[in-house]
Amino acid sequence: MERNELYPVFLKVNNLNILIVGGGYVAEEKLSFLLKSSPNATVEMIAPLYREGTVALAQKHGITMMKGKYKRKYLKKRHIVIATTDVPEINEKVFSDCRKRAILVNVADNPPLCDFYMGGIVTKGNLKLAISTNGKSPTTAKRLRQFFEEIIPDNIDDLVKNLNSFRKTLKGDFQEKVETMNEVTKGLISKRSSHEN
Ligand SMILES: C[C@@]1(CC(=O)O)C2=NC(=C\c3[nH]c(c(CCC(=O)O)c3CC(=O)O)Cc3[nH]c(c(CC(=O)O)c3CCC(=O)O)/C=C3\N/C(=C\2)[C@@H](CCC(=O)O)[C@]3(C)CC(=O)O)/[C@H]1CCC(=O)O
Ligand SMILES: NC(=O)c1ccc[n+]([C@@H]2O[C@H](COP(=O)([O-])OP(=O)(O)OC[C@H]3O[C@@H](n4cnc5c(N)ncnc54)[C@H](O)[C@@H]3O)[C@@H](O)[C@H]2O)c1
Repeated sequence: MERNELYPVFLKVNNLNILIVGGGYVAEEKLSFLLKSSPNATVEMIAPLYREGTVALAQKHGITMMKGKYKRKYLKKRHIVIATTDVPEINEKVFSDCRKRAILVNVADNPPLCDFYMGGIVTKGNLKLAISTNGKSPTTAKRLRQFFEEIIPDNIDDLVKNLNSFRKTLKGDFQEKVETMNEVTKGLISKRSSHEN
């Protein structure tokens, strides 16, 4: 069986500088999922023209929309760039410019030109789940996101917060804490595999 070898990370996007190139439908879709998960993400956009929906969303979240064609200078101080233009050559240029500068780049909907993929994301309080199909089926990622949004109870966050408070009451060294935390939570998992706590 093929295996997804991507490594998921949970980025503090309010500390990072993100640039979206383009301001059309695809830009709006990528921006809306980014902001749904991370409403305080630091994002700037560059495009000659912005569609109405993109403008409304960007304004609501205080996102700067710069007006103009993409130029290399816009990459200055960026950590992450998402290219969404309708001009393949521009998207390819953004990709290669970013590569030269070791900036992480995603050309939306274009797997070969992505250092990372955007995922399906479920957020319940402090809990976050990220879903990827290895770029094979965004529709599956979306359906799974909807499935988990529905079946994971909203009060799962109570469990997270209670265990966080409980851990703070524990005395002892790190190893003793690990053991206690595993002991009190083992009932959550009915069947334990031989190599996992
Ligand atoms: C998860 C999600 C996150 C987000 O967008 O933030 C996301 N795409 C979403 C929706 C979606 N996108 C498209 C459709 C129509 C389906 C169809 O046409 O088949 C739908 C479904 C719908 O809208 O119903 C079009 C599309 N997308 C890609 C291709 C190219 C290809 O498949 O080869 C094409 C065809 C373009 C064309 O034919 O021209 C590629 C990518 N899309 C990814 C992410 C990355 C892989 C993630 C993974 O590993 O699974 C990857 C590789 C790169 C990237 O863009 O990061 C978001 C759902 C969020 C949610 O609902 O929660
Ligand atoms: N709309 C969709 O749902 C969809 C789905 C899959 C793939 N695509 C593909 O994705 C691409 C983008 O689609 P879209 O619907 O967002 O197009 P769009 O026309 O809505 O938006 C294109 C954006 O790119 C900007 N742009 C053009 N040249 C630029 C430049 N030199 N520098 C910066 N920005 C520039 C435009 O100003 C505009 O804001 C297209 O190639 C399309 O075929 C679209």
